[in-house]
Amino acid sequence: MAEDGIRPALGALLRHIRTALQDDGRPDAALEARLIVEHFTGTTRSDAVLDPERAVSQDRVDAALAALEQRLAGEPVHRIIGARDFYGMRLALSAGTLEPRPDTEALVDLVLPHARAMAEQHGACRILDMGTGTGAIALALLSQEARARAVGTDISNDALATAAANADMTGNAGRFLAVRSNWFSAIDGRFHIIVSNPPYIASNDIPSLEREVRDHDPLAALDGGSDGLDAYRAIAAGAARHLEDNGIVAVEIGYDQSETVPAIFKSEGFMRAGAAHDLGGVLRALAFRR
Ligand SMILES: C[S@@+](CC[C@H](N)C(=O)[O-])C[C@H]1O[C@@H](n2cnc3c(N)ncnc32)[C@H](O)[C@@H]1O
Repeated sequence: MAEDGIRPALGALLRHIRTALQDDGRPDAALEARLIVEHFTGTTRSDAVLDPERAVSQDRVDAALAALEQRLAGEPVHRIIGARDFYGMRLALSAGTLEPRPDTEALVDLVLPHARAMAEQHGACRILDMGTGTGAIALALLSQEARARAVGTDISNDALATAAANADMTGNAGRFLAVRSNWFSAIDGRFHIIVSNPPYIASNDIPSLEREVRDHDPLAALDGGSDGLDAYRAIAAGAARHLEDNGIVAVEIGYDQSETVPAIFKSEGFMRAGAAHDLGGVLRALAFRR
């Protein structure tokens, strides 16, 4: 028995953590318990199913229980384990990166057919991912289209270092370049695809965000200025100068931006070229071309 009475076996540890999270009213208790236990014991889901009696060393039990305490104190589970899955890849997080969200996979789904078509037509596809964070969008596209190459930009050096590490970890380092740039300030040349999930929360709305977002995702990843639209204006204003003929620019949008964002791109001479909804049925991603 461990000091606190938990049997040091995989199944017992998992049950203990799941029950504690359930008792605390966490709706995703089972999933979160699994993520914590797998991370801190170095096991997989099938280990827990097929070998629940597998012994777990005391230091690993202690690490998992410490993570449970952090979770009960309100820290998001992916911040605790320092990683989040996106488009089938496991990506490292750091203080300067947003946690990539499943909703953003809709933007990847929207852009991927264009990336494949460009690669088919030109033998290559150059992608610019603006505000790359963990590198999630660019790396997802690179993982799906072997002829694509991507530049990922960010204003945060910490995010760029994490994106570069993720490119390495996912086997895409040779096709991914991390560049510090304030939107287009350090960008030369033209791309077949410009893609971005920019900060799009209005500054005044930040204090009313859920605590787990407000206190753990970096402000630079959230704050879109007084009306939440500053980044779209910057991206729409510079995109034409950096797009190849027939190129597209595609962006994630907030739930209430389905009219304002197209109006910004229209004012810069773009027309709508595609849209995608997230898992909740909300219009989440828009593509434009000239
Ligand atoms: C909503 S996060 C998206 C991160 C990542 N692309 C994703 O989808 O998970 C927005 C990103 O834009 C970056 N950013 C904020 N202001 C910027 C600017 N002026 N120029 C470039 N990137 C910026 C933030 O640091 C952050 O990484």
